[in-house]
Amino acid sequence: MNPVDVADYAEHAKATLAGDVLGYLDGGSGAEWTLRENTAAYRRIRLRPRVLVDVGSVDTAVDLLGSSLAAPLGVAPMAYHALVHPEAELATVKATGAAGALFVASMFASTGLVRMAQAATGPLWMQLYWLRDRGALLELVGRVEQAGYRALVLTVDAPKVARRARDLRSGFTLPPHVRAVNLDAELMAASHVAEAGVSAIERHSRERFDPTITWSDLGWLRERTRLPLVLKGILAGEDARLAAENGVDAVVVSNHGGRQLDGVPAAVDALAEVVDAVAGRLPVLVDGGVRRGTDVLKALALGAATVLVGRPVLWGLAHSGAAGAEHVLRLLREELEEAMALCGRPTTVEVDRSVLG
Ligand SMILES: Cc1cc2nc3c(=O)[nH]c(=O)nc-3n(C[C@H](O)[C@H](O)[C@H](O)COP(=O)(O)O)c2cc1C
Ligand SMILES: CC(C)CC(=O)C(=O)O
Repeated sequence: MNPVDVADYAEHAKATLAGDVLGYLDGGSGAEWTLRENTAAYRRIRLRPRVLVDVGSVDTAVDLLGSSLAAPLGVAPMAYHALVHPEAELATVKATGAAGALFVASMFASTGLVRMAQAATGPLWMQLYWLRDRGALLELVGRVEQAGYRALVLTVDAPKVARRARDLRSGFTLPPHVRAVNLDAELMAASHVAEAGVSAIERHSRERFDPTITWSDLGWLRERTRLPLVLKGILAGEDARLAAENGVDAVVVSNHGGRQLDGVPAAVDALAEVVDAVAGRLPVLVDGGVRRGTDVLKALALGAATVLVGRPVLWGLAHSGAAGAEHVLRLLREELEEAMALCGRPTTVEVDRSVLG
C-alpha cells in the first residue's frame, strides 16, 4: 500500500526496521511521558476556521534568518541517517531541497559535511553539541563555515544524554559502517561499545559533551564565528529572554523529541510562553510531535516561524530513500496548504492565534 500520510510511514518503519534501530529512533527517555505528550498535545488544540475568504491561491512560503523557504518546514538534526538507509544524509539533504525546506545536519551525521553541502539545493544549518575539547569544536565550526552552512544550532538540552530504556534493553550499539564521520576517531569509538547500564549513545555525552557551560560561555563561541547562532532545546520564557540578551539569533522550542528530560511539557505547549517572552526579538522555531499539516498550522498560529520535523523524515528515508523523505515533507506541505485554505488563511502572515478555537 502506498503511504498517504505520515502515520503510514510510521507503521511501515515499525513493521520493517530491526528492533534495536527502531527503539533508538522511536524511543524516548524515562517513562516516555513527554514523548507521548508531544503528539497528544497537538490533538488537544482545536482550529477555528473563517469562511467566505478567497483561498483560490494559498502561499505557504516564509522567510527565516535571511533564507526563503517554500514552506515553514525543516528537518530536525538527527544523528546517523545511515542507520536506516545506505544513502543516508545525502538522500535526506536532496529530498529536503526538492521539498523547499530547511535541512539541519546533526553533529553526529553519518555523511561528510562537505558532501552534504554539495548535495544541498536549499538552506543548510549545522547542529553542535559543546565539546569539552574546544579546539575540536572550533575546528569543526571552521569547516562548517567553509562549506557554506548558513547557521549553527547549539543544542542546549543535553549536557548529558538521558537514559533511554529501549536502548538499554536492546543493548543498542552502532553497526561498524555507521560513523559520526565529521568527528574524530576517538570520539566515534565510544558509540560502538555498550557497557552494562550505559548505552553506547549515552557514552558519547558522558565522555565528550561539556556539562559545565553556561550563558557566559556563549560569547566565546559568538566571537569565533560569523554564522548566526540558534539555541535548540529552550522550554522556559526566562531562557528565551536570556537568549535574546546574549546575542542569539533564533531559538528552537524543543524537548528533543521526548528523548531528554521526561516530564517536561509537549513542545507545542511550551511554545506560547517562549514566543511571548521574546516578543518578536528573534524567530522561534519548534519541534517535536509534528505529524500532520494541521500540526504545522497550529504551531504557526502559536507564533512559530518554522517547524522542524524529526522521526517522520527518517521513516520516509527508511521506506524508500530520498523519494520517501521528500514525500513525507511534501505531504506535510500539502496538508498545511489544505488546512490554511479550509481555515480561510491563504498566506502564512494571516496565521495568528485567532486560528485557534
Ligand atoms: C534518531 C534521532 C536522533 C537525534 N539526534 C539528534 C542530534 O544529533 N542532535 C539534536 O540536537 N537532536 C537530535 N534529535 C532530536 C531532534 O532534533 C528533534 O528534537 C526531535 O526528533 C523532534 O521530535 P519528532 O521526532 O517528534 O519530530 C534526534 C532525534 C531522533 C529521533
Ligand atoms: C548521538 C546522540 C547524542 C544524538 C541525539 O541527540 C539523540 O539520539 O537524541
